[in-house]
Amino acid sequence: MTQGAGVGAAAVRVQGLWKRFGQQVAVAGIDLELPAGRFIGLVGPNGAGKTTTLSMVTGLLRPDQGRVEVVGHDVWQDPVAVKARIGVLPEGLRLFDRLSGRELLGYSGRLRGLPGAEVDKRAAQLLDVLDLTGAQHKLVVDYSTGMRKKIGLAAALLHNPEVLFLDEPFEGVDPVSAQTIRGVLERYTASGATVVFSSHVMELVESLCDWVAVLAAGRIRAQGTLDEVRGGAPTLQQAFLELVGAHSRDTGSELDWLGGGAR
Ligand SMILES: Nc1ncnc2c1ncn2[C@@H]1O[C@H](COP(=O)(O)OP(=O)(O)OP(=O)(O)O)[C@@H](O)[C@H]1O
Repeated sequence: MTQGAGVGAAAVRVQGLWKRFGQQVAVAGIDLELPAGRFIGLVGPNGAGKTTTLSMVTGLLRPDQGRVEVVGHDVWQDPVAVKARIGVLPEGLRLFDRLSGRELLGYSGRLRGLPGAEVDKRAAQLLDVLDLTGAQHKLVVDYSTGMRKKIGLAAALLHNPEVLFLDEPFEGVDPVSAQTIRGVLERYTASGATVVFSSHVMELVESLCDWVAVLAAGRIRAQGTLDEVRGGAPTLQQAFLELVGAHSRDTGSELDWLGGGAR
């Protein structure tokens, strides 16, 4: 793997990023510096702007304002260089689902310009590690949610990217598949690569990530190592609730009609 940024350098640098959809401000002037070689969690409540941010960082959605650099290349001025160095597992993953899993990997590898023999070798290994060998000739349209995530992950890893972006990679995935995905990602970051993933599940982020950015209402509320973001709080979940201001929310006194009693 040729690493464009060593550990300690920035894998992703975001300056003054904005995105509006009509009246709705989805991302309101974000500055971020994500270090290379880390397992990075982007966390935030529903509608915080995580998907919009990841889409702009990976060149899928043009920002209204701001700059994004990935391993030293400007995403919008030098998109080919960036796309060659990243892998993406987007939200609402769309795959060529009339292909079998094996064909999908073959196609992805050739699109990435890898020689056929190398694609075959890597595809067979990824299918094996992700426990998809038995389903490799089945059409992707017939895959379960977890199998789709795993084949999407295999396609995103096939060209050995420097930075891997994953939007909710564990959503709808059973614990066995989650453990498999986790093992692959840990091995990948141990070799110096960077993973950036979004999630709502704080326990997962706390157990996997060594660096965290907290997003709420389109703004960054905190970013840093897990310890820095956790601060004095006993868990990331507690720190998160404080940071997004959810601790003061009255949970349910208005729902006095809900549950037992008169119906
Ligand atoms: N294409 C769009 N058109 C209009 N509004 C949008 C669009 N995409 C996102 N938004 C709005 O932008 C805000 C941020 O959405 P986004 O999907 O980035 O949040 P998120 O943090 O990924 O949320 P979730 O965790 O629920 O997936 C939301 O208010 C959403 O309704």
